[in-house]
Amino acid sequence: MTLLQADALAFGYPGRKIGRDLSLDLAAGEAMALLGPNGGGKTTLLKTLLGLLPALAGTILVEGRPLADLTARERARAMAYVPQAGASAFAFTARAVVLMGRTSRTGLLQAPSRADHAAAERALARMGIAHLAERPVTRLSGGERQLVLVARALAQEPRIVVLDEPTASLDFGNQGRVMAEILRLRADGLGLLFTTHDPNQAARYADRALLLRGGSALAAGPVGQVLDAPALSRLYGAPVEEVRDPVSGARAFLPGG
Ligand SMILES: Nc1ncnc2c1ncn2[C@@H]1O[C@H](COP(=O)(O)OP(=O)(O)OP(=O)(O)O)[C@@H](O)[C@H]1O
Repeated sequence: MTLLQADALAFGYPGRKIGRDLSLDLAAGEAMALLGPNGGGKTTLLKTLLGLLPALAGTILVEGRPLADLTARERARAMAYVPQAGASAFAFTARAVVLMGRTSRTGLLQAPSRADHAAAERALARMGIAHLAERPVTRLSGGERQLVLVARALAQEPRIVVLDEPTASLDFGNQGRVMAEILRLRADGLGLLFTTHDPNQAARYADRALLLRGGSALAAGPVGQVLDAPALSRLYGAPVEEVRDPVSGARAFLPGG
């Protein structure tokens, strides 16, 4: 089942078109990686797909319905967003931030139910941050804040999760924890769309990749077909080397070369 579909999409900011003629679709139980150079338009595209920025042209369907027809609450039930973890201005506790993931189900002025609290606790535990629950997010490290944002998305219980560089500030162990969670959500039938600067992460955890440069798709398709050294060199405008383990056949990409 197609969860998210964009056709002939143009996206950008008032007076500044960043991308054009972009089409993509995301199925239930599928993970798609969005790769591209800095400033290539990845975040702008994600925000447009989420309805946070208006599309400049084209159509976006969420579970077959035009995005523009969905209420804010319907959007929030369908799609969760894990933005890049910046500094937080408000000293909410980690638990309170994760509970905010439930507002599309409870309503802003309603007290969270027992089920909402249980969902928040489950999400904190899944990300291994139950011990941080009472800490203000202003006093967490960038990586810890990132885990809180992933937990907030899990608590939301959406059908689609959109993640902007979900592992950018995470240590090696937590990178594995977040990516394992992504695989679990995919196995649960959710659709996952994430940006990454690491082609190895895309190759390992995504089914399909979209290579975005200058707002246009250079290539899109199954990771085994789309990700190779020539395509990545073209994408980044820099040499990329592909190495292969002679025994296992596993491949890895290295910058430079
Ligand atoms: N609010 C804004 N108004 C106008 N232009 C913007 C705005 N935000 C970003 N841009 C521009 O849009 C272009 C695409 O930016 P975007 O953040 O989507 O790229 P990205 O691929 O996510 O980059 P990175 O990998 O560095 O995070 C850039 O040229 C950027 O300067």
